[in-house]
Amino acid sequence: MNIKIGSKNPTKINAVTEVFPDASVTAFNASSRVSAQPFSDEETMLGAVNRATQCAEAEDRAIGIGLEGGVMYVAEQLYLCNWGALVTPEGQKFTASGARVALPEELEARLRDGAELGDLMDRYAEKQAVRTKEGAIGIFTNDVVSRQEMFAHVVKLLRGQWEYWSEKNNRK
Ligand SMILES: O=P(O)(O)OP(=O)(O)OP(=O)(O)OC[C@H]1O[C@@H](n2cnc3c(O)ncnc32)[C@H](O)[C@@H]1O
Ligand SMILES: [Mg+2]
Repeated sequence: MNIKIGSKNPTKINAVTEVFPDASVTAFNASSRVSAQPFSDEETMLGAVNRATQCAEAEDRAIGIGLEGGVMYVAEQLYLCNWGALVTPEGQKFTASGARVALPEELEARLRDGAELGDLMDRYAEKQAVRTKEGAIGIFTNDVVSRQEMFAHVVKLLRGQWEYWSEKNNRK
């Protein structure tokens, strides 16, 4: 089975290989075609779908997967959110969202001014390349849940939905 993941971010690539250990996984720098910092569930999900669609269309018989991070409000509180999409070569689409954690007000103000969470996190946590390592979710959960683990859960939700659909339609 060939899978194309629409990002070169190692947390995303590793999440896919973890959940699809027998697949041949290649990484492709797909464009999310949304803002660098999505600001709603809708925009974040669209980024994941756009990446997955480009991957599914880029190569024959490859399953495309897109994973996207964003932020969104619940009432007055800004949260980190995550979305994933899996698109089959036939164009069947599955989506799922991942864990959310609240973001500090200090970061909210900077994000509203146009900064990207990935850039802010390095300064905030006094670390380097947080987005390719533990991620914001790792920082705010004291490393209890890493960005890879969070994305792996999203990929599991995608895999399960795809398998259920495939079995129902005898197309596996
Ligand atoms: O190369 P890509 O795949 O684009 O990887 P990315 O780290 O930029 O990830 P996203 O585009 O999916 O995330 C959108 C924005 O939110 C940031 N972000 C989202 N989740 C994050 C996390 O857990 N840790 C650090 N930054 C995160 C990210 O850096 C971007 O600014
Ligand atoms: Mg990005």
